[in-house]
Amino acid sequence: MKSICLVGFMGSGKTTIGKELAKQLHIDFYDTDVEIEAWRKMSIPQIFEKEGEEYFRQYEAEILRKLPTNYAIIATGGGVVERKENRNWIKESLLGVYLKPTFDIISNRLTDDKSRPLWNKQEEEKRELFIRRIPLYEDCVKISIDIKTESTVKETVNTILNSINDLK
Ligand SMILES: Nc1ncnc2c1ncn2[C@@H]1O[C@H](COP(=O)(O)OP(=O)(O)OP(=O)(O)O)[C@@H](O)[C@H]1O
Ligand SMILES: O=C(O)C1=C[C@@H](O)[C@@H](O)[C@H](O)C1
Ligand SMILES: [Mg+2]
Repeated sequence: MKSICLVGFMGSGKTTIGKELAKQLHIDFYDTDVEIEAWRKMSIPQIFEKEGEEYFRQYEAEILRKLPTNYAIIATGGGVVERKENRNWIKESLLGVYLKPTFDIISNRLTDDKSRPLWNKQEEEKRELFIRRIPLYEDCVKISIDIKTESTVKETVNTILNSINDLK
């Protein structure tokens, strides 16, 4: 089984859903954001502030390649798709799954969140980023899951598992 790689905008639920998926499938869970923070011994806001986004993107690309390509769940950072090399890696070596809530669902989830530097921006800029990234996420996945306001974690996990079964 290829590792399942969850992609989607900040707050789409990759970390939350990924942990639950891994629990149900009894396989390991990895989160690129967590791996980067442990490796660099800095929080993401510190990396953005001290070193800048380009360095963060380099760490992200390196980490992604080191994670297991089989029998694992990988939650990525929302911007992993910014690099074409990462999109190609997800397409070729992993099973990409896109979690796709609307911008308004995300806004409701991430009110006052300070742990995501790119969410700490004006509304217009965040909406633009959300729209610009849609085709990038779509480019690297086999499965897209529409997330509704009322979608529970359990329901979303089941939808993902059913969609994977349908691929076979
Ligand atoms: N039904 C739901 N499914 C997933 N997450 C939810 C749901 N309802 C609320 N949340 C909340 O949304 C917030 C963002 O979720 P999470 O951190 O999993 O997103 P993410 O996609 O990993 O974001 P990032 O790209 O920044 O790492 C969390 O506080 C989580 O508890
Ligand atoms: O959408 C993004 O570019 C980001 C999302 C987060 O998961 C982190 O990877 C970081 O805050 C950048
Ligand atoms: Mg996350």
